Amino acid sequence: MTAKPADRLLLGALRHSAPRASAVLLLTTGGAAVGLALPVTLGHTLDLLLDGRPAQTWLAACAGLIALLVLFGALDGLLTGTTDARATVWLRRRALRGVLAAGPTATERYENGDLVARVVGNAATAGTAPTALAATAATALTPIGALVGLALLDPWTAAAFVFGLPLLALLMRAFVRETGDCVAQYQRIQGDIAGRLLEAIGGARTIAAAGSHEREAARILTPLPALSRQGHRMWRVQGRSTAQAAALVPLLQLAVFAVGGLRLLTGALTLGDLLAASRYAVLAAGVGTLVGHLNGLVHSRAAARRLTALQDLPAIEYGDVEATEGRAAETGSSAESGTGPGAGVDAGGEGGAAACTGALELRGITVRKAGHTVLDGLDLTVPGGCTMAVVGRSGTGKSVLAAVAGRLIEPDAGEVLLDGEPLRRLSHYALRRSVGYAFARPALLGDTVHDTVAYGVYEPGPGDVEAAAHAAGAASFIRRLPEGYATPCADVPLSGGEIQRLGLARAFAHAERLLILDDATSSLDTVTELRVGRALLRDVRAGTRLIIAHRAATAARADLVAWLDAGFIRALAPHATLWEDPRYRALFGQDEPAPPAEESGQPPHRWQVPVAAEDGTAEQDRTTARLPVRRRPADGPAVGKPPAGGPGPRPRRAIGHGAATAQREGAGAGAPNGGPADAGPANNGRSDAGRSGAGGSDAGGSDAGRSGRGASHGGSSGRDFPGRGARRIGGPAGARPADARGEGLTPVEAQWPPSSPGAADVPDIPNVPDIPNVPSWAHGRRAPGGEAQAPEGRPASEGRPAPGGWPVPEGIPIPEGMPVTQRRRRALADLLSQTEPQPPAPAARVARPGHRPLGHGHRPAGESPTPTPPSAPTPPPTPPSAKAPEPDVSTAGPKGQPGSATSSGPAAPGPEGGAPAPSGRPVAGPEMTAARVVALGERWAVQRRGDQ
Ligand SMILES: Nc1ncnc2c1ncn2[C@@H]1O[C@H](COP(=O)(O)OP(=O)(O)OP(=O)(O)O)[C@@H](O)[C@H]1O
Repeated sequence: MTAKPADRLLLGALRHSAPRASAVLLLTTGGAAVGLALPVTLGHTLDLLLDGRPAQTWLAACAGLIALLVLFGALDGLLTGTTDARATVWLRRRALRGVLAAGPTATERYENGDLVARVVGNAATAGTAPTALAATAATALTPIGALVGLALLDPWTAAAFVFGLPLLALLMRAFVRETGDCVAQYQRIQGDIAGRLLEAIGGARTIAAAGSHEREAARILTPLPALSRQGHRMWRVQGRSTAQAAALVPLLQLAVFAVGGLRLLTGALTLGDLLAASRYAVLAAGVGTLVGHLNGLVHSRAAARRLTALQDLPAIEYGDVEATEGRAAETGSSAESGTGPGAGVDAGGEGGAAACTGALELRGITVRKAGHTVLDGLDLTVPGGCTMAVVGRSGTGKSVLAAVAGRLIEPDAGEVLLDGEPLRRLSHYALRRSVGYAFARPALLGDTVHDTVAYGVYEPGPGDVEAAAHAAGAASFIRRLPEGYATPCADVPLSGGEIQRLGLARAFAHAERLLILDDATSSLDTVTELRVGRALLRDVRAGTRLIIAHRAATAARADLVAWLDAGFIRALAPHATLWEDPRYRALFGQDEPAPPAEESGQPPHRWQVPVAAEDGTAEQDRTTARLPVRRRPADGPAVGKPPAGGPGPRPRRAIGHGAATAQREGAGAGAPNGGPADAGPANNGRSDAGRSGAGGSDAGGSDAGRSGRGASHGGSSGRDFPGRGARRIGGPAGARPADARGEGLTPVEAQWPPSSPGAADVPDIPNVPDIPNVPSWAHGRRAPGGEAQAPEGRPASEGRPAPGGWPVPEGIPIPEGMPVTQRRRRALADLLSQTEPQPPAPAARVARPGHRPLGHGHRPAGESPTPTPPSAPTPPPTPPSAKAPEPDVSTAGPKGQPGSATSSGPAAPGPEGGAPAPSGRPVAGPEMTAARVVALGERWAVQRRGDQ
């Protein structure tokens, strides 16, 4: 890097602190002038005293000059400190702005510690430049003034001094050149050490666990010898320069003294003049002081070079499209509360959602990192309101894709559009308000818990913050904090999962149109992850969700899964469809490992689900999109065609505000015209259409109804879809008439319950905030994903008391007369055997004898809502109904009958990549693993003993 940008930066700092720097210059110049005046005054006073003439005035003048010298020095010291500080702050701000504006690029290019060293240490060094410059100028005045003084006293003495000046100039030049180089090296190595140190501090636990602190200390200090070499080199250069100056300066002084002596003999100079001439000679050769100031300037320039590198980081530039303004005007609604500039804009409420659904489009995205192509011309369309999971092997570029999708980084090629608007055209405010991110390791950047959740381009109101925390599963632990939401983050050590939940809450509270979760639930326990996943789909207002998923359950809950491999979208389909591919299952630890596309010999599918408008145009909006349209490549899995109709809308559930839970009739959301429900993505099992790959025609199957989760033909009570009607975070309650009729719903919307079997098979675990993970199957059982219900028509809260008073789960055979303790053991043993992973169900299970698709009509009266095979286990447990879950009418059968939810489809993936669920049998995923069940059993036993 040339020195020019660094010099420009230093000049900027000088201009910023110009008044103070000028004062320093005046003081140092004044000090230099006093210093120059002192010798001649002293000489004249000496002559007067030697001649016996009155010298009081001159003596007083000498005293005054000396006092001034001291005063100027003191003021100079004081002003120099504050001026340096101001200049440092100015430089630091600019550097920091450059780093933060560049986003992740800064940390990709420089080590964290190096960045810190630059912003902290180098900025402080460069900040001394203005005063060093002023001091150098003033110091340079002294030799010049001394030379002028010499010339005025006697030209011959001045000539003797000038004779030795070229040598002095050469000495200075060599000093500056060599010092500059070794100072730059020294600062670079300091940054390297700081980087290693920061890395080690961040990894303190790993180091402790590995017992490698000695080795780590050695690693941090590896560059120390190099630093030492540069330090010694610096000292050598300075020492040599000083020594050379020390040899040269006395020679110059000697020359001046010799010529002055001769002039004294000839009577041209008095004794006082000779004293003054010798003093001027010393001042004129004041190399020592000048070297010191020059040294400071050299350090400042080297540091400024390192700072300009930060300023030159490519900053993300923003456009001027204020999307939210338009939406605010359009919606005319106002957020319930909020103080930020965006308060009053309802993102997820009425109207706005219709205008901006969060449709995301990635066109030809190419990203290269370190010479390696991570994403290669990737095309992906995420329809507005869709929840898309992105899965793929580690290192395939999921995080890079997530970063590009919300413009955290710029792609090397391609464009990202949100609701048809290129992201780069959105203003900074509009972009960051529209897109929310949650990460695996979020930073808690607020002072208090409330501030941390509210942290963003605008500040949501307390109600929204609490609602977001509730949705993120953080409300329960926040309540337990000493000061609740007002608790300073620094005062409470939070676990990884708690930090992650605050990060999720932050994203939930802000994202308006697009919510991107990059592995943001990885630290959550399975039950919390499940709750958050559900809240995410039901309660969070962001229109579209892009979720980097590693768990099969997460993928199963999404409307669509994008399978990323080797920089391409290898396949795009509902989880259920993809699950048929063993290579897809292998991503979740099932079957054989998935070979990368290039190794499998199979070209990656570069295809996407086209979102066709009803009129057949490529344009789509939330109300007309049909997702997904099946398109089966020659070698790829089929993608489900949307059903002609869909299951009924979901019941409303508002979060945090106690807003109404509305149960609506989904009359229009079932398969219209009385036709069979299509096996589109709404299919809760594997769609027949998916198996046939026939393009999802009605003939492809009617498994949608088989899912039994609100997909029954003819409509059922359902839940609403995020972004519509129901009151969510910051959004008003109320439903559009179209919603109430079940019309105008996209298939994506109508796909609640989630279209994938894995999601349906995840046991529904409602919020039990204060006693997390306590299931309620001691009190009643719950249909899979459905409302807790007690057997034999008893209220759910009643449970199934065992003879000994200890309630046992339904479905577990307990011989009569068995002692209570034995019953408990037996119950647990039975449950254990049921909750162990099951082998994948054979496809034949789909067509098992007696199977009756449920999508074609109502269940005959009296028929068991759950066609459980004789060996079928108990449905997964349900938390105590006292804490009770809201009725999950998505599982309601026709006319809202509870318990019609039964996966009669083929084997489906369980949560956590667990085994596919046999038909008609809910999967107990790892959240009900053997160990957990035992632990819970013990806990209940203890509780029970306490009760008794
Ligand atoms: N700043 C960077 N510099 C160099 N390479 C990078 C950078 N960021 C990402 N990569 C590379 O890009 C590839 C994709 O990284 P990415 O983090 O997106 O993977 P991922 O699919 O999210 O992985 P995981 O599931 O393990 O989180 C990796 O090979 C990674 O090494």
